[in-house]
Amino acid sequence: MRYFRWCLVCWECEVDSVPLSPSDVIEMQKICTSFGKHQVHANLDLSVKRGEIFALIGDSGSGKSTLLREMMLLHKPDSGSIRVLDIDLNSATEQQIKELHQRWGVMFQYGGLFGTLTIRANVGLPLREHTNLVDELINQIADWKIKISGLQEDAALQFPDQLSGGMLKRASMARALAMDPILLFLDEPTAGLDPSGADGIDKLIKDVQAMYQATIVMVTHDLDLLWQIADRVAVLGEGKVVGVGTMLELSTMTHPIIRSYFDGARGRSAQQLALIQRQKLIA
Ligand SMILES: Nc1ncnc2c1ncn2[C@@H]1O[C@H](COP(=O)(O)OP(=O)(O)OP(=O)(O)O)[C@@H](O)[C@H]1O
Repeated sequence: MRYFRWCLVCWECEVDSVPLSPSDVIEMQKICTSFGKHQVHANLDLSVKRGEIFALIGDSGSGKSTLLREMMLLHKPDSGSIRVLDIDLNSATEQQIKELHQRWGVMFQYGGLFGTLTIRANVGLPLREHTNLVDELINQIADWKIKISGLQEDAALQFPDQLSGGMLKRASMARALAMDPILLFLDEPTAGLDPSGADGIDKLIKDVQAMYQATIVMVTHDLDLLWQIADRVAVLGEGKVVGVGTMLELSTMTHPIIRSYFDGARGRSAQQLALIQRQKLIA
């Protein structure tokens, strides 16, 4: 199956034609990861379907960030196979790795922006690295990405240390969108934000998913975010995925690690809020 996209700058030129499997964008099989004697993943299997917002949750130290890093070629597991966008990461050629970096975008937990560059220059970096576009066009694209990420125009000329936490997340999203990704990795997108800032990021992720029809994989501890926007959630524990499904499906599962997300006070109030919001939508 081939997947065609159109350039979001001019809407005329075809920028990509990517072979994709009909459903799975990421497939991980029998992943084993250890740091010294400490085994983090023990024969872990996981798959992410095309177009879904997929979340990884689990206790601190359960290996969520490491798994995300493995999907992004930032860490190699000890064994197991990983396919991303139909490319086997174990045997990927340099050219395939380059193509993967052009097709995915990453929003790092702490923004990952260069402090000495303006937001516009930070957002333009992937375009400078992966395309031959002239500076003027790169700046125009960067300004457009900054705008659709919900920042004011003047943020383009500011430096990262001049932005609030929520604005930094948006700037990081703008950079992740620079190359019109079909796959987005988000590491703790709402961490450190107050409730209204977190709400804005929820909406931004949903809007981006709708606009780009992208597959989104995120690591989060934010229960409200999970209820609001995740299509499916995988719970990591004991080195494996102990449960996967919608939040509603997970809420009926009995594994103690899964229960800990629903039985505590925070879990119950996030679930109640989600149900109230759903009822309002139906009414
Ligand atoms: N580079 C490393 N060297 C040694 N140990 C590491 C390294 N990276 C991760 N670990 C260990 O692997 C385990 C899993 O780490 P990881 O960051 O993936 O967990 P996590 O589920 O994302 O945790 P958190 O929710 O606290 O961010 C932890 O025990 C961590 O200390």
